[in-house]
Amino acid sequence: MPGATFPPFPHDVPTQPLVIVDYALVKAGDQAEIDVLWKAATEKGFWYMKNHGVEDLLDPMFEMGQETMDLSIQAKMEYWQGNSGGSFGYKAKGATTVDLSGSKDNAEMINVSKDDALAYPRVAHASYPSTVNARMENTVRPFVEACTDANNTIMAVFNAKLGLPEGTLASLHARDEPSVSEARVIKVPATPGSTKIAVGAHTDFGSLSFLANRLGGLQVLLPGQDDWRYVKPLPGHVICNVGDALNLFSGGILMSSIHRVLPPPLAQSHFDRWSLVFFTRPGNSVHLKALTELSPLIAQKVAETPDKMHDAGVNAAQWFARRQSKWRVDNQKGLDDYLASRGTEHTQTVV
Ligand SMILES: O=C(O)CCC(=O)C(=O)O
Ligand SMILES: [Fe+2]
Repeated sequence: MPGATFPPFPHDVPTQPLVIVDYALVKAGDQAEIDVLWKAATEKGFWYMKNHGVEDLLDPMFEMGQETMDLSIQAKMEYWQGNSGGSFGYKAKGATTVDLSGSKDNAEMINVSKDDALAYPRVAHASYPSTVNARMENTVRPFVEACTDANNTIMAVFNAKLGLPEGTLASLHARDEPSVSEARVIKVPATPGSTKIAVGAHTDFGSLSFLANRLGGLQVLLPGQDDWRYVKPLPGHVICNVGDALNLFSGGILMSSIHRVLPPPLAQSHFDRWSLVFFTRPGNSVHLKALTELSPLIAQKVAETPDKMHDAGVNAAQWFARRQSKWRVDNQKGLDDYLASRGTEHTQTVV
């Protein structure tokens, strides 16, 4: 699959344009580019990014994912994530629901903890299939390091724009504090002509997501929109989005937007869909609430939006485990469980 050629993304499906942020310029402190990033993060919560420094690590990560998915189901299930809120390891198709009527997902995935990748061969949280271990030091760890750098650079920009004391967001995402930050490879097997949802509508749980797509299928429902639109994959670019933790820390200034995955559109639906994500999430012990005491801007936003939830009442680890466990078919008893799994934003529309 790496290096494979696919039919082009079709012209005649509803597509959401997103701005392209030049990461190299952001990193160099270019104010105009920082303003482009800030506008995207606060208005849409999604943007493309180029010159991100992870280009050479994407194919090896996809290869790791393919080698892993090619293992037998028994070999993969030895590393099953379980139903109790854990996320590291393997998830088979059909373990989660994608809609209120209980339809099941069509996405197989392997998640590798950032802490495990950095600590390897020491085990911080979990062990992984041989196909992951074989590439842990030469592929997974460099990928995790590069994505962490990129996400930390973006968070430093947000920190300044939010008027937070220097280093605040960095300290909430400290490298050495255990977290549920992770790398993920997803396979959605080809289902020619199908438009059945493969990954249900959700907002991301963590702070920042860094996503590489080759085929279409990702759809967004941005604020103020009432129709789902595809995000067209652009060669050489990644797609970045804000998650619920940054939405909460910022009192809602940073936008965590709803998205889902459908099979790739039209001619692309004849191919397996592979995607690759790195999720930066806060340290496990970090309390998830608006940082009102640290920023007048955040305090003002919170005062203006009293109906919004500004304190999750739990730390990042508890928040994540609750959301993750409610995704599971086995844990969904009704509407409340379904909604609790989906996200902080616009929950009334995530059905
Ligand atoms: O596969 C994709 O394009 C998106 C996956 C996603 O939204 C997720 O894993 O949270
Ligand atoms: Fe997501």
